[in-house]
Amino acid sequence: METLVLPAPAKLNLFLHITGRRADGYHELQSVFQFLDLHDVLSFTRISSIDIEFQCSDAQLDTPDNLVVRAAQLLQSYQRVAQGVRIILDKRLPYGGGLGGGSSDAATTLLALNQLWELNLTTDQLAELGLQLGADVPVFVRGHAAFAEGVGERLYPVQPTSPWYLVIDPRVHISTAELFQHSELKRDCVPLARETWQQQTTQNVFEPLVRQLYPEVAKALDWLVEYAPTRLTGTGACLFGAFESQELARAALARMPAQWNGFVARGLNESPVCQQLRQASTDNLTNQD
Ligand SMILES: C[C@](O)(CO)[C@H](O)COP(=O)(O)OP(=O)(O)OC[C@H]1O[C@@H](n2ccc(N)nc2=O)[C@H](O)[C@@H]1O
Ligand SMILES: Nc1ncnc2c1ncn2[C@@H]1O[C@H](COP(=O)(O)OP(=O)(O)OP(=O)(O)O)[C@@H](O)[C@H]1O
Repeated sequence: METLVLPAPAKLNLFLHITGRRADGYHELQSVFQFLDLHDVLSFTRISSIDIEFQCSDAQLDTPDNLVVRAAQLLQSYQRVAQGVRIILDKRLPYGGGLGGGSSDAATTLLALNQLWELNLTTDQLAELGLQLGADVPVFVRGHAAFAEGVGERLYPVQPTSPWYLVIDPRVHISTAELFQHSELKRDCVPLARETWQQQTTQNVFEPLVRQLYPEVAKALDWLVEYAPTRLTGTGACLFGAFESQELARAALARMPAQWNGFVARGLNESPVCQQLRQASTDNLTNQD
């Protein structure tokens, strides 16, 4: 029985600016995405029926509307695929906190099924399909750290430094939709040139609002900034500090107040899922020789 086992990494928004608003109410963003070496794990097994069977280690996400199931259904109907799959999601990433885990699971599903079902769709086609599932899906499909524009669909590969991060999940739920609608949200950032942006002169425009509305997140930001340059990722509530070494990040984690959840992870400019798929196809070619 053929089974593919693949990771789905988390992402950070190294900064997040809003440069305008589209007619449909969606916001034009500028951001830089970088991956983390922390990931969910998905396994994909071909089955004899055309069903999409799904199982998740987290009972709350073990539902038919999981992004993984929606990604598989989308691909199945787009290509009129007469094959099925059993997918098992080992959920390790905190969700709903700006780490993009759901989008990453969806992207890994598109990439995996393209291979398992032998569909031969291009990366551009998969990224376009992924955008229907969420704004953050295309960057995970493409697999390079990227400067993003539009709602996150115009992506340009970049090579930011890869520090060690201490990521804190303050265990607070934040509504992305509510923040995007807030009257005090800064929506007039001057567009940055992607060739010359510098982390120091950027911000996450949601941070002042999140500080005001969610005091626990403000507390975590104030705590972490004593150790390292600190930012919110996405619309929060997760935040990250950039450290020069794993040891320094771990030392800060050891002092972190117990009410928060924290982890240390390395920034990655290549997604491990794309690396693994490339490796698998090279192995296949070698085996055919
Ligand atoms: C903030 C980011 O995480 C940055 O990476 C993403 O842009 C958010 O993307 P996402 O989680 O897929 O967000 P969605 O679930 O699509 O959006 C939730 C809601 O936020 C608002 N929204 C979202 C993205 C965007 N560029 N403009 C918006 O105005 C919309 O009202 C939308 O209904
Ligand atoms: N496979 C999945 N993993 C996580 N969440 C999922 C998944 N499928 C559906 N969801 C739903 O999507 C919501 C957002 O999850 P996700 O982890 O993608 O958001 P996030 O970390 O806030 O990322 P973003 O930066 O895209 O806002 C969850 O609260 C959950 O209800």
